[in-house]
Amino acid sequence: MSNSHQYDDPVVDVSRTSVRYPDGHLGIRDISLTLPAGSVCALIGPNGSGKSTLCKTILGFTRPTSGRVRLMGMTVRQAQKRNLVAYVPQAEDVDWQFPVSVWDVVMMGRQGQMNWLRIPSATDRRCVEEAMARMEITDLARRQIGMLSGGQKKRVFLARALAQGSRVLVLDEPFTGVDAHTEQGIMGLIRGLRDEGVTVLIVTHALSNVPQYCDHVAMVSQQLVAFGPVATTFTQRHLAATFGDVMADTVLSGAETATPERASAWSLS
Ligand SMILES: Nc1ncnc2c1ncn2[C@@H]1O[C@H](COP(=O)(O)OP(=O)(O)OP(=O)(O)O)[C@@H](O)[C@H]1O
Repeated sequence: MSNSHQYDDPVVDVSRTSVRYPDGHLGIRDISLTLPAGSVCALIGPNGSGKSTLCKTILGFTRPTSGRVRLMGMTVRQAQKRNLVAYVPQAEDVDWQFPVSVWDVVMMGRQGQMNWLRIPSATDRRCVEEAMARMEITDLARRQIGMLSGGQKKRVFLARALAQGSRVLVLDEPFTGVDAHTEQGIMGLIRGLRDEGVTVLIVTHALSNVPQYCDHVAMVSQQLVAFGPVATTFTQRHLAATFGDVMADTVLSGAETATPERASAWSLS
């Protein structure tokens, strides 16, 4: 992802945003948060608490009923047109029967930059090759995506996001179903992107790892329960308000008992 310029204002600026679905279900209510350049934020909350809805609103897939989202000072639509936002979906949100190769999927990340003929330039091909090399999937280039393992599929979509060169990256459950090597690879990638100034938002149920790999945490239960730096926000009180007392105690004891090896693997510093 490009590191061509610094941006001091919030990169992601969600202001008093609510989403109510056409059938009347409430997705999120009155959420405000801002994320700076070069940061990693975990988005956590119980099932049905509005995490996906908030992500989809930031990505422009869902329109807010009220409030607004700005990305680098632009509307979501403007940011999309400039290819500023990339998304790595959950595996179940993807049609794996679609007959495309790994190379084709990663090249999709370049579509916003291509000319109107949609013929990849030398730069497009180089970006795709670099992204595939970084995610260690070069040897899979000609394979159909439906024939890959779960961890390989994750790497392909991360490579697509890398090839896109966006300033904002939204990852939906990136650590589900991956082995330790892939997990470390994903964390290394996120660290690298953060250091390049990319803003990363991670939806995760892997709560006990949050202190090791995130700078900020947003806790949701339709509304925003808490948001801020992990050190001051990932607390028993806020976890209990989001998940209940028992869950909060379990999560914090899990976080405290993380092994040194594991902690260093996840450390962002
Ligand atoms: N397309 C939709 N139409 C109607 N209601 C929806 C739709 N998508 C989500 N909802 C509702 O909005 C609320 C928030 O759902 P959302 O998927 O954002 O939660 P989540 O935190 O991502 O959940 P999970 O952890 O289970 O993935 C839920 O009550 C859900 O039933």
